[in-house]
Amino acid sequence: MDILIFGAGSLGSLLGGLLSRTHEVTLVGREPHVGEVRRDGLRITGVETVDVHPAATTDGTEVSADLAVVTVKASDTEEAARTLATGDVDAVCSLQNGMGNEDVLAAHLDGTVLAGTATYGARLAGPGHVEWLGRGRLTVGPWRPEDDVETAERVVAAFRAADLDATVTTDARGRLWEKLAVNAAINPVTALARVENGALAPPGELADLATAAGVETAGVARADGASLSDATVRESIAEVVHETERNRSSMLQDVTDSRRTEIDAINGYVVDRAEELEESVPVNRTLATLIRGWEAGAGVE
Ligand SMILES: NC(=O)C1=CN([C@@H]2O[C@H](COP(=O)(O)OP(=O)(O)OC[C@H]3O[C@@H](n4cnc5c(N)ncnc54)[C@H](OP(=O)(O)O)[C@@H]3O)[C@@H](O)[C@H]2O)C=CC1
Ligand SMILES: CC(C)(CO)C(=O)C(=O)O
Repeated sequence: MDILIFGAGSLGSLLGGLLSRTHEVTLVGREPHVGEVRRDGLRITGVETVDVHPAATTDGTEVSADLAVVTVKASDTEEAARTLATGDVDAVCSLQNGMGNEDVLAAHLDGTVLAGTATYGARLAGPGHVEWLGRGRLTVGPWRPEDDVETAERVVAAFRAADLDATVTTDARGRLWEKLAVNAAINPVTALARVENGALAPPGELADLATAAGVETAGVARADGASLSDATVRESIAEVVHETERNRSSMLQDVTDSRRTEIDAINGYVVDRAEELEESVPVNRTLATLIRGWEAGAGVE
């Protein structure tokens, strides 16, 4: 399969690098990472050490591919969609966190839109070098009624051929809500407390706070029509905390590096949707306010 990874930072470089063992992969990213990958290849260290040589470019315009995997931060999705629309991709699959990305992609692109979730852990350690922090799992499913499940099946088969742990879902919206609950729980709490995911293992006050945010999110998901129980969310949070105990969450990485976070697409989305559905989400509101307060104080764009 011809695969374009749009947003070759931490997650995109890891997955693109692993996929390039089996498929034709082009990374779309920034300098100096792209130049280093072109010169000396991409080095993955951590869970496994892998040296690969995918194609890499900073220019994502007018490209064609069987599949574009979108791994930019949520605030960059609109620009990614506009750029991809100048080319010719048969299908696009977001593996981003947060809600709203698939609708932005669908608004700009003609091909099949797939919604994905990823619990792989990755950190761009330097140009040409990504650290693989946690093995994780991918789920992929059609987003709208007109997006076919066969395309999701082909994509998952391609991921599996490259030894990635991937499954097809026919309930992509439900999986996104479940992942949103996990991120609403883990990301702001680890970012505010400056701790690795493992610090949220129960028992403990951080675990209780994170679980409260996740359970609130499950309530909003149900009001939105998703079938997501509190018990499922509690289990998912505990499982992800355990499986990624040495991870620094993506929001903690953003705060540490003084970058804008994805709070608007995660807890901010929960608060907005809760307002529309007349649900009460005080924990998500407080976490969103604190992270936004940090963003404003730190002057991040
Ligand atoms: N890292 C992780 O372990 C995990 C991340 N995720 C999710 O995956 C998504 C990506 O996260 P992560 O990999 O950490 O983020 P990164 O910021 O590391 O990677 C995104 C990369 O895309 C680049 N980019 C953005 N717009 C463009 C563009 N138009 N052209 C070329 N490059 C572009 C960014 O450059 P620049 O910064 O210069 O704009 C950055 O290098 C997020 O939604 C995150 O929540 C999900 C699970 C785990
Ligand atoms: C699964 C988790 C919490 C892994 O750290 C993640 O998605 C993130 O960091 O954004």
